[in-house]
Amino acid sequence: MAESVVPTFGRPWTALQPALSQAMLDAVSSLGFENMTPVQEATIPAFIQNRDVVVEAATGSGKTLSFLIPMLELLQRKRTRLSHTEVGAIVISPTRELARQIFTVLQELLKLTGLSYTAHLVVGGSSSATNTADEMSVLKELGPDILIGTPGRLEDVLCGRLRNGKRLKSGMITASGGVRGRPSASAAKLEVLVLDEADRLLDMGFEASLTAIFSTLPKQRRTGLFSATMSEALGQLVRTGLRNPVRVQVQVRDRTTDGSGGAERRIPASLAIRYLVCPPDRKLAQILRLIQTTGSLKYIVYFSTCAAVDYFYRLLRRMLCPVPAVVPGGKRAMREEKDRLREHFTYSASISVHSLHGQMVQSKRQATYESFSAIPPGEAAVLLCTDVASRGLDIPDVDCVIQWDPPTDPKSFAHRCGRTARAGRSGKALVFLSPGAEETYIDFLALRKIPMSPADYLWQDSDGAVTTEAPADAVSLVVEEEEDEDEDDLDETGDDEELDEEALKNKEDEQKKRRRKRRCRNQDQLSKYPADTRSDALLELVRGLAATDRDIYDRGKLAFVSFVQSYSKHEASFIFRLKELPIIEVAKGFALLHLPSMPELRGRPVSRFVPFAIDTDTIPLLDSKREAHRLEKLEKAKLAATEAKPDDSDSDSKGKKKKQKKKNNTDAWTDAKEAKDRARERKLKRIKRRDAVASVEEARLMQEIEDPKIREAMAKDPLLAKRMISRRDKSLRDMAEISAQKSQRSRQSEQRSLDDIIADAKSTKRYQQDSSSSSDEDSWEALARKEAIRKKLAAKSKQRKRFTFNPGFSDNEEEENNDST
Ligand SMILES: Nc1ncnc2c1ncn2[C@@H]1O[C@H](COP(=O)(O)OP(=O)(O)OP(=O)(O)O)[C@@H](O)[C@H]1O
Repeated sequence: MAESVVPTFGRPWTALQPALSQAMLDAVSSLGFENMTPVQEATIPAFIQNRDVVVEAATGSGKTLSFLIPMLELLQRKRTRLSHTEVGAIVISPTRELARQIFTVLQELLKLTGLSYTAHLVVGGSSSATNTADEMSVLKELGPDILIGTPGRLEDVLCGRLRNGKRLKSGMITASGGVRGRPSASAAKLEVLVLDEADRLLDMGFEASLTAIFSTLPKQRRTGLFSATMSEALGQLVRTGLRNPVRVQVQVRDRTTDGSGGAERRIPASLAIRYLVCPPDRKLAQILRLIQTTGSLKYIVYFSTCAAVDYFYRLLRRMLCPVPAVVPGGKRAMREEKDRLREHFTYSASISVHSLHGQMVQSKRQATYESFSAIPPGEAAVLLCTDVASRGLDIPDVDCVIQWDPPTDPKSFAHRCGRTARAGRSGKALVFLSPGAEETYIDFLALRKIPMSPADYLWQDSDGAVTTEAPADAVSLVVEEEEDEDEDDLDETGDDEELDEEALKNKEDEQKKRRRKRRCRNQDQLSKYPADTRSDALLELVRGLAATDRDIYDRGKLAFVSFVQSYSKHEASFIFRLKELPIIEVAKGFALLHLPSMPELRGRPVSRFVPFAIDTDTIPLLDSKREAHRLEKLEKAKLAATEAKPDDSDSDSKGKKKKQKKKNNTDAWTDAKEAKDRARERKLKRIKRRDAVASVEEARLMQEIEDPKIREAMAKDPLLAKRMISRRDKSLRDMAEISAQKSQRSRQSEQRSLDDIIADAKSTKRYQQDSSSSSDEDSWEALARKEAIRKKLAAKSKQRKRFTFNPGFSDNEEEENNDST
């Protein structure tokens, strides 16, 4: 159980210089806040005294009041009055939930101070254009003194992108970039601009909206940037138009037993983060065992994809809070299922399970957020979510944050953990890492001043009690060395196209050996872990559930595929390497019945995966109407397949020979094409690696310059300062050059792929026409063009399909993409 610790607060509010208005002092005292937090004590006076501020302080340290209080104070001191359509202050947040939360705190402050400013929440996700139009007419009627919102919708309001509640099409944008619609509010006399979670907002995803918003703001204004990971965005600050800003950085130090200050950390002192290195198929059992031992706590579990949230939400709801309606076979089946589960998880009280991600409709997102926030301490509840709930949310009484997998964006790690241990309260966080390359993540975070300690692996004895002692029957896994068939990662250095055949072969052999060794090392890592038969049995139980519920079965597959795809998108790609991911154990961890066919499984030890004995077509949907529809479709598809099958008697030996001949003809061509593709892929990898090295170098230089010791040295030694700055500038120039090269390369590769398509089409035609025929070049060209158009259309329709059937990667960009009604 998390204990409460006394937070280290600063001086009382009355000690602030310049002093706050009496109404504000009364308001904070009514909120029950006697003293300021360190970030409030440092930021409020500077902001009130008309300074721009860049504020970095740990999660849960009270940054919201650090900008809302000075914002209201500055508005009161404004000499000229705002007209009915003019905006005095704007707060921009990356997510709707965070904007709503800031809006709630602001409304509370306005109520307690008695100030009569009108504040509006300006976020996307309205259920219809009519609702959006209504919101806009309310805004115009009441006057927009303060706007709090997300970038997309704020752009709509300030740049006039809305007409009758609908976003204008890009065709209605003028050549100069302006829009033909009328802005609903004017920000020409804006007094204060705040970017909360500024580093996230300054990421590329929000660039277009922010640039459009900034273009409507006056240069003479106060700007405040706030985040727990602000230093990550220092390179982009210049875009925000800050003038000689005050930098507030609240340092946290490790607690030491003797009371002396320990090492610096970027997370709250009351937050204990642990990591557990274990095979990926043990995570589910570990989470259930943790809940079983820790008792009635409030947990948040983070996943990197929406599909994984959906899958585990359905699974855990069925396991932890079953109702007869969702268990096929009714009450009796439910009782039996519960009894089987009790062998793996014994917990007497009920546990509520919730889910939240960016692909949910806004009303459901809001309802989940409110109901999870309302759960009182002492009641067990689990919220499964993506990074959409990682930043800024102040959910009360969260005791423990679990990360099923580390976030794709390393910055999110501290934000995810920061949902617990807020405002001086203590909290715990746990992250799962796979054995091998992922263990480097521990050092990677330590460098970013996020210390972690190892967690105990939890076992279960034969009675189901949780212990940290491995049972006597736990034996080491013996993992066979797999034969490496993977051919597509051969190159590490140099340009293979320039090597002769023999040298290339030798190089390939050597690289194969190296890769096999690396993979064996990973298998060795896995084999260190003694078998956990009870965890395996739990996964079998889950597979049993999937075999009786098509919804769970389908979502499991989707979750696995989206996990694998998101894994290759990790920003820290030097740690999270797909080639080294124990992908078979990941598939087991998702309790799949069969392995899906996907290229990532090529050359992997698939024999270690035991398929579930079932014809998957027979797995029913629990909803009888949907099931009847599915069966009907299945029947039709089977019928169509039998009709399309050619009659065996038709295929005489002559035909077979012809087919074989044709195949032989195409083989050589296909091989050559594949070799070319592989060479291209290798080249791309090299380029990517070079880019990654350059960006790491840049980050390192920026960090060096930010290091207080180096800054001190630079202040003393102008020569050193000059050298450091010129090194950084050179690195920035390199980055710019690399990005120019990148765009040139992408143009070239586009051209190349069109050439390829033409070449493909020509070859296809050649084989179709029998190699001896002398067809003229012009008709090939025409055919090639047609083929190119056909392929492009096919790719587009595939993309469209992918869009409607989105497996759900991380939904960080959700405001950017979904803000329209
Ligand atoms: N002076 C204070 N005294 C006591 N509690 C405070 C004080 N100021 C803020 N709090 C409380 O601290 C909690 C965290 O505050 P807030 O949400 O502003 O943190 P934050 O720094 O913005 O966190 P994050 O980085 O996660 O967004 C809130 O519940 C808030 O009510």
